[in-house]
Amino acid sequence: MHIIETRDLTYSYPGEIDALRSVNMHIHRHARIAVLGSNGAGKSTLFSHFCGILTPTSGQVLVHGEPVTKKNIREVRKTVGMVFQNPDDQIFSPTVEQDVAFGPVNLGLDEETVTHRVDEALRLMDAEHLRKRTPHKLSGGEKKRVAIAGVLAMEPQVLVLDEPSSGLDPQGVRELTGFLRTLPDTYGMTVIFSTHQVDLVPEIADYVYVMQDGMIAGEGTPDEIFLREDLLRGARLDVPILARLLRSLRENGIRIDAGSSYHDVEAELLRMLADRA
Ligand SMILES: Nc1ncnc2c1ncn2[C@@H]1O[C@H](COP(=O)(O)OP(=O)(O)OP(=O)(O)O)[C@@H](O)[C@H]1O
Repeated sequence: MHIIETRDLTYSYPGEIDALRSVNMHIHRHARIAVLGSNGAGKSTLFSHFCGILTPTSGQVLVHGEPVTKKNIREVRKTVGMVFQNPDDQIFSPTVEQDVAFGPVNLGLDEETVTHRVDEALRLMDAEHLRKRTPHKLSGGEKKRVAIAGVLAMEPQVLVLDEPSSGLDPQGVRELTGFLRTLPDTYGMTVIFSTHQVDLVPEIADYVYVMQDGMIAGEGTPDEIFLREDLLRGARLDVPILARLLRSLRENGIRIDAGSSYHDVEAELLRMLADRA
């Protein structure tokens, strides 16, 4: 069974704005999924359906094989945690630690468990030093860390992140990338994220959906997707720099049998150079 599935998911905002058109997705447990697409392609609208913020105009969203309905929405929101694109949409308590505690308290957890979850989430997001601060006075990147911590503290089975790297400094992006990559193995989570930073995709994702005009224009592994130039151009996406390098080497007769993540390519290049030396 898929942890999240959409069947012909279609959504129109008032004013006949067709944001999603017959979207079909099958997301396995423990997968790391990237959803790519240009501005307005429908990524945020799609994510809002995963946790029942929006209700389909037609079609279905299934979580653990069950269609999302008003009746099971509480369970669905326990299962699927959403980090919004704009942290101001989800941070509102007087202090950071109260904010991160908000979800676990709402889940009805006892005080000791809440404290433990808050400590752990702040530690994972390297935000312990911010715990007494006022959230709305934090920098953009600090707010982002706090927003992610708030969702982690609820320990959802699926973590959905809309543009998680926006606002983070380069070190913050590296830390987040490493962290998201390990979530399925370390915490048994499934990770779904959107990004405009295509270089991050091979580092985090094992499967990619490309959206265009509210539809799924293509899907596959990062290696498959980043070879499809027409698909990328149509969706106004860049090719990751490493995929470009691999293509150029291939066109010049040098085949590198590696995945498209930085570490795979680096290891294979070093091995080839060592063989030549
Ligand atoms: N609240 C809303 N009311 C009306 N139309 C909306 C609303 N939110 C989004 N839309 C429209 O729905 C379409 C999909 O928007 P969505 O925000 O899902 O795209 P996105 O892929 O997340 O874009 P971005 O990369 O800019 O975040 C766009 O045409 C957008 O203008």
